[in-house]
Amino acid sequence: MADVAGGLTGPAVAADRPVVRAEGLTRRYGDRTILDAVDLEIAPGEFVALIGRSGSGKSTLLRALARLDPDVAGEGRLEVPQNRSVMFQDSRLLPWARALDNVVLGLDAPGASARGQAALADVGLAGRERAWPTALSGGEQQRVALARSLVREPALLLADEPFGALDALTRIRMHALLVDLCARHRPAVLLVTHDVDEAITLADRVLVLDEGRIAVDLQVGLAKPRDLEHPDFLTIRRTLLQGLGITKEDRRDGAGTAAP
Ligand SMILES: Nc1ncnc2c1ncn2[C@@H]1O[C@H](COP(=O)(O)OP(=O)(O)OP(=O)(O)O)[C@@H](O)[C@H]1O
Repeated sequence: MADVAGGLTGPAVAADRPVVRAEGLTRRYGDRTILDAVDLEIAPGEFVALIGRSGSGKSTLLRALARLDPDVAGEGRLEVPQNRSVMFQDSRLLPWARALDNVVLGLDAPGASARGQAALADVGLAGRERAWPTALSGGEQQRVALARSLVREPALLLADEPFGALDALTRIRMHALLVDLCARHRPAVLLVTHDVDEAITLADRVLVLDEGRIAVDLQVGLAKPRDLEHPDFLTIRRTLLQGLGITKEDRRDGAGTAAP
């Protein structure tokens, strides 16, 4: 967020220590093993996208990292920062609170209101502080949710399909906004997405979850903003689609670049 009201600082984490360190994370539902001893490290400021087939356990892993799932084995060895934010596809705003109040609710910090205003300005909603959620479009509501996530200057942002319900144009705008905000605030990010192109557009590193394990761990290494037509982009896309088990025939059948 912009430097206001005494200045906002970046996330307080040591630069050389991983922000996330998971070792042997395991989650079973009955006799089904959804996460099978997953190891994962995320560095400060690193943007990681997590893709995988439907039902592969992406949300399960995200919930485990958010410490929202008490039944995960290996949680004792899980290190995640206290200062983390979670954002979902349907990040409902509180209907009885105006936009600014939604952003700063629970934010117990000096200058909270000014920080909230700056956060709303950052997501392009200056002047909409007093709007009720019902008066905001779906994209605007997600922008308020993004402001709410980032106003706390989290060391870690966990986002589960945050753009899944948005139309294509709004999605592209949100991508640009997120890239810009992450470059400025440098939270580590774990983004769950179905969309391979979204993953490559946004992330420094893309993981493919398959059979309870991280089957592919790929550094993207392309300058931002990324060009979807660039040959290196296409090579990475091909590798990831292979990792997802999507064949050329599947794509001809209309599977596109979204994971099935
Ligand atoms: N509470 C639950 N009880 C039983 N099974 C569950 C429960 N929650 C999730 N699962 C199962 O765990 C598996 C992984 O679910 P999860 O939501 O993590 O997948 P996902 O990769 O995020 O899927 P999608 O991309 O479709 O959202 C699924 O097969 C799901 O049915």
